[in-house]
Amino acid sequence: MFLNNDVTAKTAMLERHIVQPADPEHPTILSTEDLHVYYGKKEAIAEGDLRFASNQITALIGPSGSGKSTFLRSLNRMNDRIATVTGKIMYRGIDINQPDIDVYEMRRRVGMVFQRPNPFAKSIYDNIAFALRLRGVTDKHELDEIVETSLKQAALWNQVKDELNKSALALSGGQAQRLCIARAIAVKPDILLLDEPASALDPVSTSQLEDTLLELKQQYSIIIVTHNMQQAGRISEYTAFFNQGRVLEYDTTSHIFTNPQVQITSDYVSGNFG
Ligand SMILES: Nc1ncnc2c1ncn2[C@@H]1O[C@H](COP(=O)(O)OP(=O)(O)OP(=O)(O)O)[C@@H](O)[C@H]1O
Repeated sequence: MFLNNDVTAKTAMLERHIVQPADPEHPTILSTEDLHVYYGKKEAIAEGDLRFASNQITALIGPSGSGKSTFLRSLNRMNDRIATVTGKIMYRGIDINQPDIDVYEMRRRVGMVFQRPNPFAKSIYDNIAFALRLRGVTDKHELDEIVETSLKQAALWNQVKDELNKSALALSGGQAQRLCIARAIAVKPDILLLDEPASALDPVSTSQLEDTLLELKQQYSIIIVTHNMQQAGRISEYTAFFNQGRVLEYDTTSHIFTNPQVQITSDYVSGNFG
């Protein structure tokens, strides 16, 4: 069983400990309920109950070690082998934290881009075509089309269209990260999880990446971990502030930045933390 396409379906059941957002124009596409993550006996995430809005960008912020990456990686079961994750992760009405979920298919829908660009040692074209071929797409015309569309969506097409056979390892950091985004979107996900995707990039590449994400949210729901407060402010509609494995505050980004309810959030976003 996997999955229905009604974004609003069954979200009504998630009444307990609901944290932002509740925006009828951007219904919840993903939510966590009573989520706990343990590394051995150590609890890294406690009671992470969040809703994520469709076609919006949600930033996860907080000090180092507060659990942002652990939380993010749990959302598409990247922690399965290294941690114990309990609680529900509801995606379009299905708890994807259940053992019988097809994790491979789920990760197609809930894609991830990592901190360091990690293109395969293959051509630019094959970086994208690889996963498609694995999924049975073998028609050259169809592959060409998806490669082009994905690179266009990731704002990389114009720079690489004449050198698709060149090794992806020759790309700059910013280009390589956008190739990783193209690779993630080629398999038509719903949700993109990004773990500090700009931390290895220079300001120009960072700005281009941010523009790309703002374009992509028309089609995808985006959750991004960032240490860069200006970046969270520039691109996200919602921000969740993590501290010591808990979500202390979750609200619209403008609210978190201009009128935080918790002192520690205020200290963090104004750079006075610690
Ligand atoms: N693989 C692991 N094994 C054991 N403990 C881990 C592992 N990964 C993370 N932790 C611990 O879990 C806690 C949360 O770490 P996590 O990386 O999720 O925080 P973070 O907020 O993303 O930090 P940063 O901003 O530095 O990336 C930390 O105490 C960290 O040491």
